Amino acid sequence: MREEELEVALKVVIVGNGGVGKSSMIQRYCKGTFTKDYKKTIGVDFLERQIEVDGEEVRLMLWDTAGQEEFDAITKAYYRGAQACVLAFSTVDRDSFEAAHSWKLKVENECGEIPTVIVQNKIDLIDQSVVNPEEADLLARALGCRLIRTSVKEDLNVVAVFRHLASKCLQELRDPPLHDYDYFAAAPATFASDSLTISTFSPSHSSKNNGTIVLRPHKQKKKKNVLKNACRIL
Ligand SMILES: Nc1nc2c(ncn2[C@@H]2O[C@H](COP(=O)(O)OP(=O)(O)OP(=O)(O)O)[C@@H](O)[C@H]2O)c(=O)[nH]1
Repeated sequence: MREEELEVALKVVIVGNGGVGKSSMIQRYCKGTFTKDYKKTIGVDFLERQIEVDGEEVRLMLWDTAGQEEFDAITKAYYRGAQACVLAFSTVDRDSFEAAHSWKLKVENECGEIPTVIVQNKIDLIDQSVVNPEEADLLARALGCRLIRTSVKEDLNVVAVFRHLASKCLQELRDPPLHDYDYFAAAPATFASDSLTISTFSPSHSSKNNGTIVLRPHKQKKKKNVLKNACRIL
């Protein structure tokens, strides 16, 4: 089989408190739509989108999980096999910000350390913000993740979230990371560079910056077996 016939498929879970905009983000990214109505997710939902990253076709399977605690038992079963994670909180919901650590742990318990982006959503409501920019930066640093500020409503930086994760996963597939212990000991600079913040206010990461994403009709291709133990639950 030729290299160009291979396709990478990545399972991505979206976690965070209820109402922070997880479903909206996936709908925006996969369907290009946004609705003001709030319909809480029951259990899990699933959408996918195919993109091109670093010359590679990548199929992102996006698992939208319920943020309400009552669904915890159901949703965590769906974390298994995920290769990347979006951890979202809302600019106008302090509890959602404070819950970020525990969401990170819940995912880690099922998946181990996987590439994760912290998303501060609803940045369009910045004038009503209950989270200081410095606090958000500190959180990202503490969790060792990149922070991306988004507005799903205004379609700001949503593309950057998934592009960053896909790129990070591809990089890890090509060049698997060292064990955590070695990672800290050998390459602290690498770790620090991943904690960079992509801000809505940065002109180089605006929503106009999505020209390189290519949507393609589904083709029958043999998938690279990069899913490890992903999607067995399907
Ligand atoms: N102003 C603003 N509202 C947003 C944004 N993103 C989502 N919303 C709104 O926030 C509400 C909750 O969005 P959802 O996407 O349903 O939230 P969720 O995190 O999936 O919630 P659960 O399903 O309960 O986990 C909806 O009314 C959305 O329209 C945003 O960027 N800005």
